[in-house]
Amino acid sequence: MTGISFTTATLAARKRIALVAHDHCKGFLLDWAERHKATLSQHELCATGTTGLLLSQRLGLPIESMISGPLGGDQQVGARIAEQQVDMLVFFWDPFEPQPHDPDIKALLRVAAVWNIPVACNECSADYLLSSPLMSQPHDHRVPDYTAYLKGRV
Ligand SMILES: O=C(CO)COP(=O)(O)O
Repeated sequence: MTGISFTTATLAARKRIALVAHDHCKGFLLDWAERHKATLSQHELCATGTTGLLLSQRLGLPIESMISGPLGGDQQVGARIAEQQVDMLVFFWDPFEPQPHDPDIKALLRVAAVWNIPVACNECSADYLLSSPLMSQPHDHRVPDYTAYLKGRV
């Protein structure tokens, strides 16, 4: 990690959670979200286009929907993460199917690692994540120090 220094930021008690699922995994995400509806309702939710529409129909909770994933939605979620506007990613990506927007998916997962946000890529991890006591309290985490990064660039 040459050239990158880090600082601390705080994830608020009310998390901004992005929810994303590939087509064959949407059923799993919808069932998971319904099981965790009470917890999810305490947080701010956003999703890629189709996932968001299906989730809002199933849960009846407010969900901000981006564009559909293959049309740029993954990139929109990634941009929110880079802007520190999304605190957590639940992304049930399909390990059995190639996706036309694979570079976007990789970019989304990369930026989530860069900004050190909690990520769950399957149902079991998502269960663990939502049952964490950190879900309902502020949590300090390590993030890139962008000010120091820029200073080092000029
Ligand atoms: O393709 C996706 C994530 O890579 C999800 O997009 P949709 O929610 O629009 O299906």
